[in-house]
Amino acid sequence: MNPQDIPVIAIDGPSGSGKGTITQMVARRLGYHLLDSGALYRLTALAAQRQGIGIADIDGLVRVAGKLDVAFLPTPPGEPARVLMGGDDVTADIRTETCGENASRVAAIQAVRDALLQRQRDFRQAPGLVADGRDMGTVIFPDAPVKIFLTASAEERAERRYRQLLDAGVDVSIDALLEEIRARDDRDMNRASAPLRPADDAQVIDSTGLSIEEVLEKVMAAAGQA
Ligand SMILES: Nc1ncnc2c1ncn2[C@@H]1O[C@H](COP(=O)(O)OP(=O)(O)O)[C@@H](O)[C@H]1O
Ligand SMILES: Nc1ccn([C@H]2C[C@H](O)[C@@H](COP(=O)(O)OP(=O)(O)O)O2)c(=O)n1
Repeated sequence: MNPQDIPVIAIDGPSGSGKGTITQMVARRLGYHLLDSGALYRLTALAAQRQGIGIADIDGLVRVAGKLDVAFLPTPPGEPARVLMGGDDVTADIRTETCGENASRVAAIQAVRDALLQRQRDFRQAPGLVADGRDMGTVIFPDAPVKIFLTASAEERAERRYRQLLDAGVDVSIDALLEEIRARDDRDMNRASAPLRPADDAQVIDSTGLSIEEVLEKVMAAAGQA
């Protein structure tokens, strides 16, 4: 099958809008593959940090991104995929707020994005792909037949993160989280390379005040799978 004939559902949006949760549920319902593109930027940031490569060392970062040795292992429904880097389980390490912040900085570098481009397109395999990120519909899969831009107010996204971190036993201030979310939105939306924005042909879904089930039904309907 030609890669262009394999359906892609692109789900883009800001941090905490529910992309990861919804992507997993849609992939499971349809029996599609899943691409968590943010994990690739998080892994690049983590590997660089572990190798002592700073944000100014663009050649070093590109080398790290090009050589990522990563495996995504399936987990029971509702649990995030297990992520192995060089055989080490880094599932928890890549989910910290610091790693998200570092990923956002690394992701602003065009040469790093270029180094990860083909690896992302290679996830397009039969019977289909649900892809979660910032530029799935605009840059990586511009021909995706279904593009969703999932958003929610910054306050609600901070509240969701707060609960998620509390559940994981991490005590944080909600005000600090809101500030971090705003700073990350600002960087992701205003960078020169592949800024976060809805594709012209994306369907925008605002999940503020909606339950996960309600959002899932809206996304399935938008994908023509209701
Ligand atoms: N519609 C929703 N209502 C309430 N909580 C939600 C909703 N969507 C997602 N969440 C919760 O918000 C947190 C962040 O969701 P996640 O899917 O990781 O977002 P993203 O991938 O966009 O950063 C998770 O704890 C998730 O369970
Ligand atoms: N396709 C993508 C995915 C993520 N990024 C960058 C920007 C984000 O702030 C970081 C982390 O992304 P990730 O989706 O894992 O973060 P959230 O779960 O939404 O908080 O990576 C990107 O530039 N392009």
